[in-house]
Amino acid sequence: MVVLSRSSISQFILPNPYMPTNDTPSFLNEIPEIDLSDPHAKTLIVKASQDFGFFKLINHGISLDLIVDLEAQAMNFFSLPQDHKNRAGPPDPFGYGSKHIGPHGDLGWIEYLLLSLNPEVVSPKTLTIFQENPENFRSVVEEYISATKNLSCEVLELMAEGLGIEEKNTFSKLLRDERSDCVFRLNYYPPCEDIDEKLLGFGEHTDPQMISVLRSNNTSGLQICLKDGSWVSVPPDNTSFFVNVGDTLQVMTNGRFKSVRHRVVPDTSKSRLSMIYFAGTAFNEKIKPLPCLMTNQEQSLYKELTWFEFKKAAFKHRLSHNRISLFLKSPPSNIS
Ligand SMILES: C=C1C[C@]23C[C@@]1(O)CC[C@H]2[C@@]12CC[C@H](O)[C@@](C)(C(=O)O1)[C@H]2[C@@H]3C(=O)O
Ligand SMILES: O=C(O)CCC(=O)C(=O)O
Ligand SMILES: [Fe+2]
Repeated sequence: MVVLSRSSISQFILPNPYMPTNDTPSFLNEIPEIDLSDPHAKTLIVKASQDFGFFKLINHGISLDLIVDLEAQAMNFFSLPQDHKNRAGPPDPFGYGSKHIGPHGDLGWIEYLLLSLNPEVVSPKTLTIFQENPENFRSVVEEYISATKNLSCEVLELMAEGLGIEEKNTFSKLLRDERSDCVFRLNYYPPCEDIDEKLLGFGEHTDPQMISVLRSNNTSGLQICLKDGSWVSVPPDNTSFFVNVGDTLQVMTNGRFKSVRHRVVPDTSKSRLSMIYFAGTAFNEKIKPLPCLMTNQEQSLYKELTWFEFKKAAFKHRLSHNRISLFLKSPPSNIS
């Protein structure tokens, strides 16, 4: 199963200015927990999106059987012989990948499957995954994607309501658009015995889309960056979902919501498996602050770009790049 060799570890030694050298980030006990059956959920979601750009969802309504089924199918895929998995790679950017994240030299202690859910983006690598693996892998993935899409719409509607936007489908209709550019990702992080502070499973970044809905097994590793720049570990919970606010919503809310910087550190003894639904808009959607959210004197912090323009520019950069700076009307000069 473990294809990543420690002998090539020098490749994974990434400069990591945020990790304190002799101090492990503490677990964040106060992670906002949103109970979707709570009538106050919309207010709590807005607060969490402003304060952290991150929250946990409980009572989400997605069947645990479906989640467990997909986890088993995914583990089955990552357990296959390396040459079988390689037939669905290298990623174009979709398909099977290992170690290399994106095309700009970012490395991680990871294997993954990246699927495009945009009908206008056809990836032959993705077709290989489903042609060469049991038929029920495809059906379970499709069922899970449909469930997480509905959950994402519910969250986006609560966000709109909580922000006092009259049309509660303002964000969710962008995801319901049949041309919405969404992505689904399965990440497998093998255990890493010889861990050091510079070794990352997935380097720090923000997600470019509107929101990302993440579920993982019970292995820790996910960390988020707080407003003061400190990193905290997110206690794992395999029955809940976690939501990241992405760059697109930060722009649409004119900075009220924060797109959260996050990263994954490998575990010394356990593998981590995560499944993430990235909810994006259609390519031609104009990403700009919503006029209905702007108070009288409020200036737009961001220039207008279509999702296509933003994605194209964003994907020219490394993982850790401050992508939101691509939107800023006057970008700071010292951003990497
Ligand atoms: C280095 C990169 C990987 C990424 C494309 C990029 O050039 C910059 C954004 C990265 C990211 C982060 C969130 C998601 O995992 C992802 C699929 C996405 O939409 O943006 C990845 C991209 C990727 O792995 O191709
Ligand atoms: O695997 C995880 O828990 C998070 C990975 C991530 O941030 C991503 O795939 O964008
Ligand atoms: Fe991410």
